[in-house]
Amino acid sequence: MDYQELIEEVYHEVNKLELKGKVADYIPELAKVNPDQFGIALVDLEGKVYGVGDYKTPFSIQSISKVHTLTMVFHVFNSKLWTRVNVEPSGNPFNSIAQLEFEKGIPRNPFINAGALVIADALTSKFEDPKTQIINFINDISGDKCVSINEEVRISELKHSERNIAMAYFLKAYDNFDNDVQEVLETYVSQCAIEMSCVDLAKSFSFLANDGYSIFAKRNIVTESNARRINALMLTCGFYDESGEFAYRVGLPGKSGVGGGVGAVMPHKFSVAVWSPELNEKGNSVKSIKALELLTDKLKFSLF
Ligand SMILES: NC(=O)CC[C@H](N)C(=O)O
Repeated sequence: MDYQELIEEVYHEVNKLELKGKVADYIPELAKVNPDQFGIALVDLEGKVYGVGDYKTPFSIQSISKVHTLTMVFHVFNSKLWTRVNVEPSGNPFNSIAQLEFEKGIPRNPFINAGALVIADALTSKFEDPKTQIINFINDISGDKCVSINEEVRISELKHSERNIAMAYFLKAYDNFDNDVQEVLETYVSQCAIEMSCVDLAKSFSFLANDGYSIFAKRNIVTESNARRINALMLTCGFYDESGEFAYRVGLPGKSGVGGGVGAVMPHKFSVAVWSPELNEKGNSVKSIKALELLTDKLKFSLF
């Protein structure tokens, strides 16, 4: 089946289901988005783009940026960072503090907030200006100057960061945080406030479908074996305490964000991004997950 036909069919079927959820409001600015928006973009390994709905509209990528920042420091992990962050599914909400105490300041994985804060800390140690480096990196792997920071979202989250600040101090208490908490938090919040469209997000995930090589940046972003590892982490941890269900229903490595986006890959075939702001109680987009479930159902293949 032609990819364009396929995603259009998925789009219309999901719309007919009239699925409902709730737009994230713990970051007040996110609550202002129009909840009815819905878009899908799929990018094949030649870079051909297929899109439907609001696929060109920029949205807040939030935690999807954790895949980009993890990639930026991944090479350090083999030697050092895996002593600071684990690679196990959390089975707990993305912002759980209890688990961090129980496990003595070593976050379960790099995609829950505690883990992503450790990654942001590592980026702060590595780069003089990590915020700019993150933007440059994502622009590079998308082949476009597509990244912007939504200042309202950034400031809104900064004002409501008590939980993440608490977590960062907690990590510090366990000697797992090297830099100034406020400085790292600013980097983390700014990566979460990045806005991109489904097209650009799918392009930025393309290297993960292509053994680590980005056709947009025209270079290897990570080694082939590290691309497989990042995909394994997305499959097991990308949807927090709903990762098992996502693997069961969709069967692709993917990452969600509370802006309602999901980026996913079918290795050696395509990368895909879906966006719809209404979330389920786990903080994952209701329509985006349904769309990906229908996509792999209709394709009759997934990772498995
Ligand atoms: N799951 C998410 O997308 C959470 C990201 C959000 N910026 C937070 O830290 O709470």
